[in-house]
Order: sequence, then structure tokens, then C-alpha cells
Amino acid sequence: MVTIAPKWKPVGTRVDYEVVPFYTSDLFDKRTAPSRRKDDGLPENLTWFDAQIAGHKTQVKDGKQQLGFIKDLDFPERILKPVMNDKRGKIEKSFYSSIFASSSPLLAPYRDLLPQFHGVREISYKGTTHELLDMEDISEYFVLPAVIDIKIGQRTFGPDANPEKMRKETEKYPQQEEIGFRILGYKIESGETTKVASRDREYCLTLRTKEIEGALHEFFSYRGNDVHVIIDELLDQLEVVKQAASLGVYHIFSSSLLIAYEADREAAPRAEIRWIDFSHVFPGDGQADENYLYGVNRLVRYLQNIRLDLR
Ligand SMILES: Nc1ncnc2c1ncn2[C@@H]1O[C@H](COP(=O)(O)OP(=O)(O)OP(=O)(O)O)[C@@H](O)[C@H]1O
Ligand SMILES: O=P(O)(O)O[C@@H]1[C@H](O)[C@H](O)[C@@H](OP(=O)(O)O)[C@H](OP(=O)(O)O)[C@H]1O
Repeated sequence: MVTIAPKWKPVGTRVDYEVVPFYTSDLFDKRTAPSRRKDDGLPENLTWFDAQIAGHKTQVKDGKQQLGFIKDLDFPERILKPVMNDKRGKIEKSFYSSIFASSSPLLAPYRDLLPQFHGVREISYKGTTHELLDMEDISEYFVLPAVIDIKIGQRTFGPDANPEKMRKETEKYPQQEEIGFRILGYKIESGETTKVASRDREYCLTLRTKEIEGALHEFFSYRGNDVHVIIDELLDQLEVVKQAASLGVYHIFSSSLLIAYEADREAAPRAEIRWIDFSHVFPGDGQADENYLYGVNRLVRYLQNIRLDLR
């Protein structure tokens, strides 16, 4: 069994920053000051995770309060993901709980690939109790993290989706059928740990099939001439992902691979992949997860090309 658990110690608490799109004239800008906002309503020592790339944010939607990701300042190496107040939340909570409660060798690739899970916490926010999944924060392993969120699969809705959900997901990014994945966004910290560059959701939704390689190229361009070490590490880890998706245990839709590498050229080149977002998990019934595997295989091919180009 290949183990891809992190081999490095977290580098400690990071401060938040101002996000600057790549396409502004200033590629990078200074981070802003303290992350703790006076009126945020969170319990003591908790703060919003400002480096969130994609996913649900703190907002009231359809009359329901949603929360974004949260950091506990006492546990900088961890991140808290709010459990959604619907079927998706129940599925994700039970998926993490069952994977990490099990010692079955069959599920070992999942235990290796998911962020380490520390259980479920409860907090009160604006008078309501919310559950949070307490998990490993992948970005804390890097001095200057470069992180990309890639939603894998030709389609991003499960077999239970109603026609409206199917239409919404398909029309959002029709080229996903061919590409096999969708880049949701990426962020790269750079220079003296004070600056960040990013590509956001709106930008990534404009990427046509022929522009995907360019976007991945841009994401990996920060490392310089040892980028091949990073891509080799990622290709090894993607083999474990393929192994898991071939088992026929689960079919997983609308989940992401969160890929991070060390953008600090003074630090050793290294990379990590974590499989995240399990709101649409179904029994595999012994059949490989072809929708997912198609996407991973396509991603592998893109990375192989970039490795050749950036040599
Ligand atoms: N383990 C982790 N370590 C670091 N960052 C993470 C981790 N898990 C999630 N994130 C951050 O949170 C973002 C959203 O994660 P996730 O996809 O789990 O949220 P979601 O609300 O379920 O998303 P969606 O809207 O696609 O269902 C990621 O893009 C990443 O920035
Ligand atoms: O990435 P986008 O364009 O912001 O769109 C969201 C994304 O597709 C999420 O994966 C999805 O949650 P699920 O995959 O869990 O369904 C969410 O559905 P929602 O709007 O119903 O929360 C979408 O809004």
C-alpha cells in the first residue's frame, strides 16, 4: 500500500491576505492585517478561513444560514468545514466518520487520500448550533502554499439529481464532459509570505478546453526548474487516487482534488494531494467509478505534458 500522509511538520499559523487576481497589473499585493473581525459572531478563538478557494461561503441562502470554512487559532494545522444542513451534510459527515472509524484494508486508500479527520465539533453562530468537520489543513504544510481546487468527473451530479440540478450543473461548464474535470480556482502565495495571486471561479469558468493546459501551466510556473520533482510527486499520488476509484466501493460525484505545492523556492520542492468534498457518495456495487476515473486520467495526461514543457 502506498501511503501519502504528510511527511512534514506544519509551518504554523498563517495570517490572512488580500487576494489579487493574476490579471491585474500588480501580480501580487500585500496581505491585509488581522483576520479576526470584531462583528463576525464566531466563538472566541475561531476565525473565518480567508484562503478558501471554492465552496460554500458564509451567507444566508434560501432563508438558511450557510457558513464558510473556519480556523481554530489553537489548532492552526486543522480546518473546520461546516456540515451542510441537508442530505449533503449528512452524507459527508457519515462518509468521513465511517472511513476513519474503519480499519478495513479495502478503505486504506481513502484513509490515505482524505484529509486526516479529527471528528465533529459543534459551535453556536448567531444563536444557532452548527456542526463542523474537524480536519487537516493541507495548506499548513507549506511555507508559501500554491493551492488549486479541481472538481473531478465528466458530470458533477449524482444519480439522485433532479432534472433542474442536472441542467444547472451541465450548463455551468459544458466542456467538462470532454475535459473530465473543472478547475474551480487557484491561489499562490509568494515573496516574504505577504503576497498572493489568484484565479477565481468566474475566470476558471471561462477556460475553454484548449486553455486548460495553459492554466495548469500557470499554476505550476512558480517553482522554477525543479517543478518536475513536484509533478512526479503528484503523479505518484494520483496513482493512489486511481487505485481508490477503481475499487468499486464508492461512486463519488462533485468532489475535488485539492493539490498544493511549495511555492517558496528556498524550501524543498514537495507537493500534496487531498481528496475533498463528499456530498454525493453512492455505493459502487463492484463497478469502477468511470466518471471519476476519466477525469483523473485526463488530469494525469495534462500533468505529464506540463512536466515535459517545463523541464
Ligand atoms: N483539508 C483542507 N485543507 C485546506 N483547505 C481546504 C481543505 N478542505 C477544503 N479546503 C478549502 O475549502 C474550499 C472548499 O472546500 P469544499 O469543496 O470541501 O467545500 P464545499 O462547500 O463542499 O464545496 P462545493 O460548493 O463544491 O460543494 C477548497 O477550495 C479549499 O480552498
Ligand atoms: O461551483 P459553483 O458554480 O459555485 O456551484 C456550486 C457547486 O457546483 C457545488 O458543488 C454545488 O454543491 P453540490 O455539489 O453539493 O450540489 C452547489 O450547489 P448549491 O447551489 O445547490 O449549493 C453549486 O452552487
